Amino acid sequence: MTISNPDTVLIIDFGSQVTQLIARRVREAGVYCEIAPFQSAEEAFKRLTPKAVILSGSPASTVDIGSPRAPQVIFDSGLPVLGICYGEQTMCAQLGGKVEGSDHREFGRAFLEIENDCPLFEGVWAKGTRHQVWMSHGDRVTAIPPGFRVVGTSTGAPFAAIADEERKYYGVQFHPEVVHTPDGAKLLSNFVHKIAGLSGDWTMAAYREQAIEAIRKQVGDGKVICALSGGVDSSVAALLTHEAVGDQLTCILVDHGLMRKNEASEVVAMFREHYNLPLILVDAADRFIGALEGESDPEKKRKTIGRLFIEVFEEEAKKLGGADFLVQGTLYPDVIESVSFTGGPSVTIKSHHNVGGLPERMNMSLVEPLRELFKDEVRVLGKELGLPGSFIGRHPFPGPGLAIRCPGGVTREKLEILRSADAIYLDEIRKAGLYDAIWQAFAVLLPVQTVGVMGDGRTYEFVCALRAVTSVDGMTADFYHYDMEFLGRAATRIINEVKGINRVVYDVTSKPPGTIEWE
Ligand SMILES: Nc1ncnc2c1ncn2[C@@H]1O[C@H](COP(=O)(O)OP(=O)(O)OP(=O)(O)O)[C@@H](O)[C@H]1O
Ligand SMILES: O=c1[nH]c(=O)c2[nH+]cn([C@@H]3O[C@H](COP(=O)(O)O)[C@@H](O)[C@H]3O)c2[nH]1
Ligand SMILES: NC(=O)CC[C@H](N)C(=O)O
Ligand SMILES: [Mg+2]
Repeated sequence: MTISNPDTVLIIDFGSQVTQLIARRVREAGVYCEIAPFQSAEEAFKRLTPKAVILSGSPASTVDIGSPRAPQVIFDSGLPVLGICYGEQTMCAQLGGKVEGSDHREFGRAFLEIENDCPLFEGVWAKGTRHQVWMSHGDRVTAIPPGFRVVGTSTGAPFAAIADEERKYYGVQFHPEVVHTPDGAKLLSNFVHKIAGLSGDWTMAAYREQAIEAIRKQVGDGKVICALSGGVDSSVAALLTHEAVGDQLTCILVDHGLMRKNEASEVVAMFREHYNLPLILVDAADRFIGALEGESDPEKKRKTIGRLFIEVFEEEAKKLGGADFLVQGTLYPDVIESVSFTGGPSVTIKSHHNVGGLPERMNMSLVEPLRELFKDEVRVLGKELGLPGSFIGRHPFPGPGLAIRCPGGVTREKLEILRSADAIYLDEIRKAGLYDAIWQAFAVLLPVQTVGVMGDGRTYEFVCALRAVTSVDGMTADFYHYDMEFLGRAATRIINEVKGINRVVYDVTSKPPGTIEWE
């Protein structure tokens, strides 16, 4: 699906962990952008006809044979180009400069000396001043290509910022996209507005219109089903599609037996109350749990769930007389964590069921109108569409559901124990008025039994781990700092009320190094 936009910035991804933040900053500056992996950058360039290009960082080294490059068409196009870190390095390597490995590596906080005024710094940094930036590199540029001049230096990088104002090419060794470069967002804004001359009038309202247009174009008069979980992503995807193609759309909610307590019926009730959309509830619990029993490898569990989801969607489509398209609420973080770019080891962390977990062959084409967005952006779009607050504010819930919160094998009995503990935990969170302060909270049932004493008798039961995180976009997260009173209260209730759990622990791992879910 392509969102056509007159003022688009193309971000070429070489596998940096923070590429998505470049996209955020550009959109925050009111300019639409899309990220394309370097392997398909040329195709994306032709498809999007962008007005400016940004080259991301990378774990690769330009010094290595076979390391990725920006397609030549970018430099032939005459468009403004900003290279960030590896992006600067490859730009220099490609245009006649030189990059070398260095023993003065810079990771984290560094200081940039402004050697010359330049449009990138306009209104932000003046010549002769010094500013904090964030670096993460080992290689460095040792000679700049003809036409460039140096505009900023740091201890480890003599060419920490370079500019060829004639051709509108800029390169920075530091990362303007991260918050640890406090003025970084302003530099990116200068690039898209002052240098590339883009208007900055892009908003979520515009996105809504463009997405609806793009769905209409993709779907034509085909029949569409939407995988609806009741989460904010799929709800927004369903509403957009409904606005686009009306009654060509049927929504399907799969109760895979891995939902939270009463969730399936609540979602159906909530949707029927607010919307006049055909919604089918499929009971597939036996099928999912049957296939998962005895499987304890997290990736295999995820792939099994992905496969079954599609099988169910295909069967339901058949019952409806066939469907050509499947709408999913896939977001950018689902994509980035599931995809591994060869050449730039942006590695597979986990296969999100709706991306890496999908079977190779599927009868329907995917419609994923939110594939470029982050959760907080989807919430803004949801508001734009008039989605009730009760949907917008819901904590995310992963498609594979409780299965990935039961590390090891899944059984009906374990799921039941976990479901009860999770419901109590969330109830306590709501009662304490903490639901909206927390980004996501849930219980995990560990495959470990411990000894306890209850009512003077010995118990030997499971351990329940509680998780709660704060986050903006799910890409990074910190554990939520509860007061101990709260944790004690929740733990006591869980142990007293749920048979099968005799111990509760709290997970204090941030992301990274952990992930939010346990599998
Ligand atoms: N039980 C389900 N039935 C039908 N589709 C589902 C189900 N669970 C997940 N999906 C599909 O998988 C997609 C990804 O799930 P994910 O949990 O990331 O998003 P969500 O449920 O829409 O939102 P949230 O992240 O807020 O829970 C959903 O957008 C939806 O299309
Ligand atoms: O729909 C989904 N399908 C999946 O397979 C999946 N795995 C993780 N998540 C959710 O994504 C966010 C980040 O999770 P992690 O830090 O565990 O990767 C968190 O909000 C997770 O709940 C998933 N959502
Ligand atoms: N963050 C980056 O883009 C790093 C580029 C390259 N890998 C280096 O170490 O210099
Ligand atoms: Mg969900």
